[in-house]
Amino acid sequence: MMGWAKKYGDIFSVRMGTKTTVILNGYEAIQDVFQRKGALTSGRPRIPTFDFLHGRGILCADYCARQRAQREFTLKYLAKADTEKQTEDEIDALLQYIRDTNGEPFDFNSTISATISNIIESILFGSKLEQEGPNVKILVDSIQAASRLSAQASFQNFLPFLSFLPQCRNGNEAWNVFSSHVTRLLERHILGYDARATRGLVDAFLHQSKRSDSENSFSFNDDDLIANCQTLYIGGSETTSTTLTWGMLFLLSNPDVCEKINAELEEVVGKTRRPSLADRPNLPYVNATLMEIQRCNYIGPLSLPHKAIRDTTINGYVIPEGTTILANFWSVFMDEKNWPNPREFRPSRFLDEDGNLKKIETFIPFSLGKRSCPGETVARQEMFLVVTALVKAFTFHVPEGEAIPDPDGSLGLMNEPPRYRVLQAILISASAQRGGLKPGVRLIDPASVTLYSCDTGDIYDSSTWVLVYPNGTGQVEVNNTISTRQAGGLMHKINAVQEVA
Ligand code: HEM
Repeated sequence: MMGWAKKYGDIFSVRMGTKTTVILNGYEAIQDVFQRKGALTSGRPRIPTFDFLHGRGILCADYCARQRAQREFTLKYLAKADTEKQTEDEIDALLQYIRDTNGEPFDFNSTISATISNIIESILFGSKLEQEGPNVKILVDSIQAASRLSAQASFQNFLPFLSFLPQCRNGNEAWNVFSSHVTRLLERHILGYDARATRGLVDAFLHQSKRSDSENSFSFNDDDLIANCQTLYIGGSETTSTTLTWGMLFLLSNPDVCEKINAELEEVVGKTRRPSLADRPNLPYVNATLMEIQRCNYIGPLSLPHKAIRDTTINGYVIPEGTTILANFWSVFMDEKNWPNPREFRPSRFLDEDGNLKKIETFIPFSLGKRSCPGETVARQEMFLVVTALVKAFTFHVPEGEAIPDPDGSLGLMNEPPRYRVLQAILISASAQRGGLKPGVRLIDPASVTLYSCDTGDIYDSSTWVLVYPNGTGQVEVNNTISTRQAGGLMHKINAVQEVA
């Protein structure tokens, strides 16, 4: 696609099967077509992967009054949502899960997917306690299976006449399973509906749809409710968790970035508490890193297709009504003009000489115009809270003998990162280390570190402790959070402290 853009320019069309698709390359073309001409280009063509939504819901519905009303309502609700509260318990559970791994490797992708799925459930249905039970796990598993299977059949979105192939059928069946789980969850939730309480976005939808006054122009029936629940669950889970999986990969490969994040967090947040959204404006380097994570291996290179609602003219060419329009976001984020050495992971590109965050117009990971992502605020808040909590609490490594994978994505439903495992560094006593915890053990010179508890700030006697990265054996004696700080400023956070008697 990038080669074609060089050859044919920023806007060209290709024939995919029986249909003509216009491809937009570079910020200017996307801004012009999606934002300036948005009233004519914000339709949504059929997306075969999401046929199970029957063209309903904010994402799949064509651009019309019904879609706009539901989108506006969702945007307003999400703008006021208390993301901090909704993510708090899930982040606690994530940190505890990682502590409990006690230095054993775990699959980062599926761990973070479960956390993010649970957060979107809290946003939709309210308190997590309401949803406790086997349904939660089934839902997470089913969306992952559906994404995986339909990724293998993502070609059907460009060549819909191939939808009869077995890969497409498997993907579609997996989405049907996901869809029936959401419907069941929703039905259960509705049984507990109380007009006086708003447990989450679903209740807000229900209140609004039951209003019968003359000002209520909100078009919303049960099918819309189901479709929007499914849409928001899909839109809000795999996007964010895939971005975070790329993020951890970049942080593993760039320990200097982790050091700078740690230094900034220590200065602004201190040692003992977890970063909160109120800290966000004071953490330019953290914000720059999160933006660079989104830019450097953007998850949706071709985003979602738009459709011309009426005949329109783009760059002097007449685009007939019904034409599919795809934006090549990869071309925006890999544009040498705006991002020198674009494949290099460099958060400082988002900072000015004084270390302040720069506003860069061409940074558009949530798209532009009338179909831009309504989950942007929530997604950015979630990513901030999860990344800062993880980096503050742990030092991650890949297991001994496993290489950090190259940041090469594979294109399915999204630009998928390679799978990898991580483990947290753990601390053992020098005597335990002498006592045989050896394969893969790496030492920090005890004299050069200061150990302190992230919880209490207490300083520990470093001469008796060493830092190890592997899956150590031995007895867990204390299980609180301890950090080590090297003389040079390097920080290591350790959760499991092991001692052999
Ligand atoms: C890192 C996370 C995310 C990224 C990068 C992202 C990106 C995008 C992009 C590029 C679009 C397509 C815009 C277009 O058609 O021009 C989109 C649409 C959408 N996103 Fe997100 N998104 C993220 C998270 C979320 C979250 C957390 C939610 C829900 C809470 C969400 C809900 C939606 C919905 C409903 C749409 C369809 C909007 C419409 O058709 O009007 N997204 N997103």
